Amino acid sequence: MSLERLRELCELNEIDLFEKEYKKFERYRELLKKWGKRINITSILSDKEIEEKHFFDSLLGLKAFKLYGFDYHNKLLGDVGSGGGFPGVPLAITIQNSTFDLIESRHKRCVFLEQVKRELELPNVKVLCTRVESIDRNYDMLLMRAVEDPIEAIKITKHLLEKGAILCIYRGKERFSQEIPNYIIEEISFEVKGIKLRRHFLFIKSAK
Ligand SMILES: C[S@@+](CC[C@H](N)C(=O)[O-])C[C@H]1O[C@@H](n2cnc3c(N)ncnc32)[C@H](O)[C@@H]1O
Repeated sequence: MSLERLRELCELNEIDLFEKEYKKFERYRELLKKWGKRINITSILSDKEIEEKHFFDSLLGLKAFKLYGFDYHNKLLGDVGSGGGFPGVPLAITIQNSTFDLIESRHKRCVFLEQVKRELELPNVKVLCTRVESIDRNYDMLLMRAVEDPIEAIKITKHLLEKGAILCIYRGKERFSQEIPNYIIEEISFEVKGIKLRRHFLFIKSAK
């Protein structure tokens, strides 16, 4: 059976995927392995690592949204600095009734993302090849993964947060306990089964 690690982790953590969705992940992995190194999208290229550190990690957002109380159906989400498509593409594969803008400033990465959209047949995905600072849309939620500094993340998305978007930052292992004036920050943490990891997410809203 292919995608064994992804299947194992999803099962352990009660994330249900359909067989046709696993097929899309399989094609996505092939594309990442073919193009990832060439256009510097990811240094993680073993099957198991892609499944665990990119696919499954992105899908953990589903758990975080539920714990935060965000109903992710029929919404507009923006993946800011999408890179190779994380977390936007795995989420778009599984939440088909919501729309995902993959916002990425580097042209080569956008070409890759367009190919992923085409080959995985994802009509709910749009690639926006620009800097997030120049975007003016009413998002329900913005997603950011692999972010060094939440304060910097707020700085570049401020105009969208002021229009009502909630910013969800995939934090990894580290907690963030700082307060930021004019923003309401909620941290959601949970144990991940099968990895022995406690995962932190930040949900940030403008207080205005
Ligand atoms: C650290 S990578 C993260 C990639 C991906 N989200 C992940 O988790 O693997 C950050 C990405 O954001 C893009 N980026 C940086 N600043 C940006 C901006 N202001 N607007 C849009 N994209 C940006 C970079 O080109 C890069 O692909």
